[in-house]
Amino acid sequence: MPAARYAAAIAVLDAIVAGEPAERALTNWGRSNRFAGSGDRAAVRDHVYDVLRARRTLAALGGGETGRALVLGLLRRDGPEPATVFGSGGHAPAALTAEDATVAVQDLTPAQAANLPDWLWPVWHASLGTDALAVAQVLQRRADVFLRVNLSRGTVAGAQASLGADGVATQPVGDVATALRVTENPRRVAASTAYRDGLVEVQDTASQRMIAALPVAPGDRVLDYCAGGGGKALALADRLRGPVWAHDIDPRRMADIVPRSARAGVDVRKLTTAEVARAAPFDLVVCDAPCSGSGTWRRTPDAKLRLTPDDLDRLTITQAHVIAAGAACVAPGGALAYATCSILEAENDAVVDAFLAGHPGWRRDGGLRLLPTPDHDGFFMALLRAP
Ligand SMILES: C[S@@+](CC[C@H](N)C(=O)[O-])C[C@H]1O[C@@H](n2cnc3c(N)ncnc32)[C@H](O)[C@@H]1O
Repeated sequence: MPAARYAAAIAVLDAIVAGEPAERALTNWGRSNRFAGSGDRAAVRDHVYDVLRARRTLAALGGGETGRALVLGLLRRDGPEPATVFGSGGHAPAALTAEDATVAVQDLTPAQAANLPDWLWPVWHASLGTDALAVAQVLQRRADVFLRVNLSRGTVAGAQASLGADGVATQPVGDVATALRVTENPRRVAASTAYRDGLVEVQDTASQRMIAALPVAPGDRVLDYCAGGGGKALALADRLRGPVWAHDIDPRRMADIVPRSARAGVDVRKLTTAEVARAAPFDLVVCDAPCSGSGTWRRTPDAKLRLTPDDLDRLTITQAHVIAAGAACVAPGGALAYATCSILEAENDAVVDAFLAGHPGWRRDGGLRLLPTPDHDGFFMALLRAP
């Protein structure tokens, strides 16, 4: 019954507000409500995450930071009419009272409506101008799961058939040749044969578009300077059909690269920081810099509420370091791709412009700029050409 699902979401949200991690609160609820069917569990989970993605906005709309106020805010934003849920009998939440605030969408401050901390709204607005509120609202909505088909292992049609046999329905994404959108059972991907055999990886279409836009030709020497878990390095190695070198300042983050590339049948070779200097120069260096992740905040709902001005300052200092260190590894006439999954000016154009101002002879040679939409996360990439 729909109203009972909202009541369950209120109980789970109360636990989260009290400090419990979201997944644990949902598991505990599931354990103490063993009668709940899979439809109920999925609906409660969706309500909880719908709230967490817009927590500040919904707290303002519902009049507080309790599970009840947050769900009231959710209903005020998305419907159905709160009075049809609260006090509707059975296991429904208790009826609305005079104490329940009557806040309307138009009463919110811009930062509340955007679900951003107060300090971030002016920074956000300066970066996004007239799109600022609409983009912030896109980030309050659920994001689809996208897969990258690893063409070193098979075809898009083959991947769809294999996933389908495991109950995972997918659709190709028009203009991204390697991408599939998961339309049913995303939680079954990790156990699927296609995933276990390296035929698909979970990767947003923004990253896949970036890989497709890189200027590489067979035989090029390519370095992923901030390789992390290797998402981009694996995709690049698949596109190149040749080796890609991977480096990260924190080698522990690359722990999975070797098993992942073996599974995918691609050639990714790890380098330590000392080894990078000896292996340089490269025709292309990719710097997928650490960033606020502001283009992906649909997937990490509380990150935007935790980000501080000091965090942003520290990130831009690291970004300036990373772009310069990556550039030092580029061969004469070669390319540097500076990328972030942020849509904040300070982490993107400002970093690139400062680099160009301090490195005569380098020039900008295109790139990619994506605002988040239902089809992809937000993303930024600047291609720079070495003298
Ligand atoms: C956005 S993540 C990389 C994600 C990865 N490219 C992928 O597609 O899965 C950024 C990475 O940069 C690394 N990093 C931070 N500072 C660095 C530095 N000064 N030099 C190299 N890597 C750095 C971090 O450890 C982190 O793994």
